[in-house]
Amino acid sequence: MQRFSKIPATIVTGFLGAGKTTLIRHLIEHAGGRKLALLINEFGDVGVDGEILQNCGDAACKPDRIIELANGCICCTVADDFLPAIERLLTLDPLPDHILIETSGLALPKPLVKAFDWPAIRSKLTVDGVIAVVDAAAVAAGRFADDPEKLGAARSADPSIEHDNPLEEVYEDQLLCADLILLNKIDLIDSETRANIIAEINALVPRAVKIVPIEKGCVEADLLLGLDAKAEDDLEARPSHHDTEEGHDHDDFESLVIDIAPLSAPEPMLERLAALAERHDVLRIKGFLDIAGKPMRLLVQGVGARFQQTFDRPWRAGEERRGRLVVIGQKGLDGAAITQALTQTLVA
Ligand SMILES: Nc1nc2c(ncn2[C@@H]2O[C@H](COP(=O)(O)OP(=O)(O)OP(=O)(O)O)[C@@H](O)[C@H]2O)c(=O)[nH]1
Repeated sequence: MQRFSKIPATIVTGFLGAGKTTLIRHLIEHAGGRKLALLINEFGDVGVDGEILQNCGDAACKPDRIIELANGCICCTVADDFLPAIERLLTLDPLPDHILIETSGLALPKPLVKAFDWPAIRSKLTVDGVIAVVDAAAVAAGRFADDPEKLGAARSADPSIEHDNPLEEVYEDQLLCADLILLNKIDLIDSETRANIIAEINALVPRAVKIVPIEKGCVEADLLLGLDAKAEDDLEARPSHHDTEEGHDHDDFESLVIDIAPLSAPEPMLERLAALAERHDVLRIKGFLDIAGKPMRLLVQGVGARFQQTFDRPWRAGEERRGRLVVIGQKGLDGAAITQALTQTLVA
């Protein structure tokens, strides 16, 4: 089918575990008749987000309209991964009314917005808006703030250093590129903290950007879609810590995937995961566990030391019952110790 207007695309950014997938799931379930297509990018290669979204089984976004780019950050592989994926979505029949792009939690959104200025994309698509999802609890816990002691030490070695905290840079880049900011997980903070975070974000972001406090991604599709920001025409208004760099790599972060043997019960493993996340300052753990005797697989989600689990769907006939977790942390993560702790003694 030929289409004369550009297809709008919304980029959903936000740090690891902020609630991007939760938001998109809610959006798919309340799409208001829109035919959506989805591009999902994850840092670890277990492909949890794609699985969750493919299983929400909603007519607004059937599995064949979802493309998953796991194990990397699309901001770094725009030409190799992002463009071909977008081109595939443009062959769908019927064409999508709106494309949603969930970036990995470590991705910088600006390189992606820039890609929409490339002639091959520009003629067919426009960035309707960049939406940044913020984990209010993580901000309140100081997750993205510079450590003044470490910064002082680094600055005395190199006075040109502005930050010692790569998390802060990623977090701020995501906010600085946004057309709309969703302050998610407000159930985990009080109203005073909420007001403080909103004031901090307003002080950081130079242009007027709406900040909407939400819980569990619940927000109306009409508020998110149709912003008509044309962000690709407006790159100068979106400063980035990485504006002067050629590329951006993710050497500051590491991930590992650990196979977990079947468990007789989930609780001891969940306790162990929370303790490990605390001890090793893990940013994100997610994946699936095989609980012996249970027909359903257990979806495990950890953000910092906060864990949630749910039996999300039955293991399929012919599907290997395989427990696997992806663990993401900053550079220097002790993968050997974490792997050993998770593969020891807990087998059924
Ligand atoms: N308490 C609380 N938990 C939430 C909220 N929104 C999401 N979560 C939980 O936070 C965890 C991470 O949510 P996701 O939606 O997977 O986050 P994400 O940003 O997609 O994560 P990555 O793709 O790994 O970066 C899950 O356990 C969610 O259930 C919220 O408003 N409140």
